[in-house]
Amino acid sequence: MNQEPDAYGGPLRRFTDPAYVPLAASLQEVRERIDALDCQIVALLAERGRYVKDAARFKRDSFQVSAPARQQEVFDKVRALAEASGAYPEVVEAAYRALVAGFIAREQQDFAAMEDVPPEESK
Ligand SMILES: C=C(O[C@@H]1C=C(C(=O)O)C=C[C@H]1O)C(=O)O
Repeated sequence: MNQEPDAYGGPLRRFTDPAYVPLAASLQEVRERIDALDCQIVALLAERGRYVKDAARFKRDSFQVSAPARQQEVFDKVRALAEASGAYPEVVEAAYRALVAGFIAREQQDFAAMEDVPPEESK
């Protein structure tokens, strides 16, 4: 029978590495820490999204919105950052691949709703 874990119970498993230092006293506390981090992550994603929207102002067409070389640069950069900071690189890269795909879809919509800057103003 499948049953959700008891968030308030004590540990049922332990790591065999003697150097492992537990971070929380209960699953409930773990989840509260995760919820607080999600709050910060979503706020940062909102800020990132505003910059992605602004990027559309500097682009000429749909290929430039997609900018595949820049995408690759971002994936390589976040993977390296993950490795350097102890995050799981494959998780970070997969998350960014999904995030950037979503941001590009929104940027494509924003781009389609924009108008060209007249040549005399785009110096
Ligand atoms: C923000 C840009 O537009 C798009 C979104 C990107 C992103 O979310 O990091 C990267 C490249 C583009 O696909 C950009 O060109 O820099």
